[in-house]
Amino acid sequence: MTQHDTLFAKPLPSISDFCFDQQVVEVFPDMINRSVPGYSSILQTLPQLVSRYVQPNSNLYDLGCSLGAATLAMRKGCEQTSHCRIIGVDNSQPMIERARLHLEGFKSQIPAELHCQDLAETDIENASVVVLNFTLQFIPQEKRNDIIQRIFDGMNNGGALLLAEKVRHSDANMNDVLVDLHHNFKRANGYSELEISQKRAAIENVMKVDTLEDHMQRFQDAGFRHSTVWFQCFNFAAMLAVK
Ligand SMILES: C[S@@+](CC[C@H](N)C(=O)[O-])C[C@H]1O[C@@H](n2cnc3c(N)ncnc32)[C@H](O)[C@@H]1O
Ligand SMILES: O=C(O)C(=O)C[C@]1(C(=O)O)C=C[C@@H](O)C=C1
Repeated sequence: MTQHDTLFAKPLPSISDFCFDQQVVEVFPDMINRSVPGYSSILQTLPQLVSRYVQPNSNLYDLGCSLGAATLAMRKGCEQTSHCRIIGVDNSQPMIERARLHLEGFKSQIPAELHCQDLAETDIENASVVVLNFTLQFIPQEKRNDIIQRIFDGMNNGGALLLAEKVRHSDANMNDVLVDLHHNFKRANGYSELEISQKRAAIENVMKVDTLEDHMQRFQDAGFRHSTVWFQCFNFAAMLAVK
């Protein structure tokens, strides 16, 4: 059973930068479901998109896999494809340890390996599908172009990158509307004003968000032939780029 997220419920004497430590692992499924509008819709749709782009004898990567929710959804999407392998990567040791226990609970013919590693150092090769589900936003902005380029270089022609992110609207006025809608979503899910403001302070230095235009430009610069936003709820968007 996942615990209820109360990490920011009491006034904290000082707010440290948010990180994916043991405390976060314990509440993670509850935290992400109550914080990210559309998270469950994105996971529900992943198998369809994966089955459309997966290639036989190829690798599928889940970069920043946390507890493996997207890994499991990807596995559903490649059940009919021969000789695929899923590689989940996360640089948080407590996340990977819990993900291993979590994945052991699900039987499948598709091998899934988990590695505790910085995704910037992960070799991407023979990839048909690469998923970055709410992970690129935690990578320093100056490193993002190189990461997307390395993913593109390791992908097979016809392969797909599935990127979901919190985004910033380029029009500040419209951005305020989307941020307010997101905060109302958090309130409706039981987060207090204190929890919302302390969480915002904890993520502001470590989670810098790009605009959709930044993401689309980055895909184009890397060489992707096609790209689109396939889902958006407030300031959270899921994108698809095809090589
Ligand atoms: C919001 S969570 C991802 C959620 C997950 N993909 C899902 O769908 O449930 C972000 C994850 O990225 C991981 N992460 C952040 N920076 C990373 C890096 N440089 N290399 C690998 N993993 C990273 C964090 O440890 C965290 O588990
Ligand atoms: O933007 C926020 O308020 C969030 O809490 C977002 C967010 C995310 O997008 O990953 C940040 C950290 C947690 O992993 C869960 C949700």
